Amino acid sequence: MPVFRALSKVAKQALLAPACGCQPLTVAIRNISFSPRQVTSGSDASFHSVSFSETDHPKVLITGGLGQLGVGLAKLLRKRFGKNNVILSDIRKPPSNVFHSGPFIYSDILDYKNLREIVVNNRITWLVHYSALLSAVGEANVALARAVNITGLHNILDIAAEHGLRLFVPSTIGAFGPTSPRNPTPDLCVQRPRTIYGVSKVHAELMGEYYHHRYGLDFRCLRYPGIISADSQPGGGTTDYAVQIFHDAVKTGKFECNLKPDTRLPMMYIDDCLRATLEVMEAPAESLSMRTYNINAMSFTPEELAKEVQKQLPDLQVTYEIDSVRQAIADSWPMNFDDSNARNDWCWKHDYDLPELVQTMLNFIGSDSRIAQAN
Ligand SMILES: NC(=O)C1=CN([C@@H]2O[C@H](COP(=O)(O)OP(=O)(O)OC[C@H]3O[C@@H](n4cnc5c(N)ncnc54)[C@H](O)[C@@H]3O)[C@@H](O)[C@H]2O)C=CC1
Ligand SMILES: CC(=O)[C@H](N)C(=O)O
Repeated sequence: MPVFRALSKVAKQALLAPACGCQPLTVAIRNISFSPRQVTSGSDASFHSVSFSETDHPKVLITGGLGQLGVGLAKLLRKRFGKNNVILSDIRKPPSNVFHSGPFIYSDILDYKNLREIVVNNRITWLVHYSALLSAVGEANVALARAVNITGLHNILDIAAEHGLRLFVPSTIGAFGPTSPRNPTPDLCVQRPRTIYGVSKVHAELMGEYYHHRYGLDFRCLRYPGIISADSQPGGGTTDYAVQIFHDAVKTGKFECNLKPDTRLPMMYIDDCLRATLEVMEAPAESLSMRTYNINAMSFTPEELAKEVQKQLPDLQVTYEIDSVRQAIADSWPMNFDDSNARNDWCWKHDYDLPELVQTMLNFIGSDSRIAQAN
C-alpha cells in the first residue's frame, strides 16, 4: 500500500517537525522523502537527494526570466555563482544579447514533465519562480492568469519539494486588498485582494508556507512593491506608469499618467529588489522567523514623482487620463509597506530613495537615448 506508507511518513514527519518555520537547510532537504504529486499518483518513489551544501555554488533556474526582472537577476546571480550556474528560462524567444549572455532554455511552467527534466538534467538546486501574469493583464485574461499563476505554481511547488530545491516565489503589494490596513500594511493582516493576480499571490504565499511546514520545503517569498527599471519593460501592471514616465520624459517631454495624481503606492528601484532577493535566498534558515516578508524602499504618488523628475527636466508636461481598471486596483493596494520584520530578521536595507531613483533612471535612459541618436 504505497500511498498509505507515504502518508504515515508524512504523519511522522509532521509530529517531529517544530511548529516554527525556521528549520536549517540540511534538515529541510533531508526530511522530504516524496513529493505530494507522487503520493497522489500512488507511487512510493524516494526523494531524489541533492548534494548541495552551503559552501557549493547553487545551480539556479529562473522561470519567466525574460520579463522585467529575470534578466537583471540572472546577471546578478551569474556574477556571484558563475555564468553557467544560472539558467534563464521562458516561453518567449530571447533577444540575442540575452541568448549570448549565458544559458537559456525553453520552459513552460504548465508542462510538468518538461520542468522536471530541466531540473534533473541540470542538477538544479535553487528555483526562482518569476513566471506570472501581472495585475492589469491578469484582469484582461483571468483564465490564463489562473492557469499560469495557480496551476503553474502547483507544478513548481511539487518539483521543488520532490527535488529538495530552495524555492523563491515573489509575492506583491497586490496580495493585499481594500480591507487590509493600507498605511502602513504589516506582514500579517487581512488579505482579501480583488484581482486574480492578488488572489493567486495569496495562494502562492499560503501554499509555499504549507509545503514548508508540511514537507520541509525551503520556501522563501518576498512581497515586492512596484519595481522600477530602466533597461527592461514592465509586463502589464498597475505600477507601470512609474517606469513609463522616465522614457516619455526623455523622449517626448510629455507624459500621460493613467493613475490619479494622489495615488500613493510603495515602490523600489530594481537593484534593491534583486539584491533583496539574493539576500533572502542566502539568509541562514535560522534567521527567518517567517517565510513571506514585505520589503519596501519608498512610497510616492504620480504627482510627487513628476515633481522630482521636473527638478531635472523642468519642461516635462504631465497630464492625467485615468484608466479605471488600474485606478480601482491601485486604490485597493497598500499606500505604505511595513517591512520591519525583513529589516530585523535578515538586515534588509534599501539603497535608493526617490531622488537617487530619479537621478539613476534619467542618467540611464538619457545616455541610452543619446547613444541611439548618435547611431
Ligand atoms: N515587476 C514588478 O513590479 C513586480 C513583480 N512581481 C513579481 O515578480 C515576478 C517577475 O515579475 P516581472 O518580471 O515584472 O513579470 P513580467 O510580466 O515582466 O514577466 C513574466 C514572464 O513570465 C513569462 N511566462 C508567462 N507564461 C509563462 C509560462 N506558461 N511558462 C513560463 N513562463 C511564462 C512571460 O513570458 C514573461 O516573460 C512575477 O511573479 C511578479 O508577480 C511582484 C511585485 C512587483
Ligand atoms: C506591484 C506589482 O505586483 C506589479 N508591478 C503590478 O503592478 O501588477
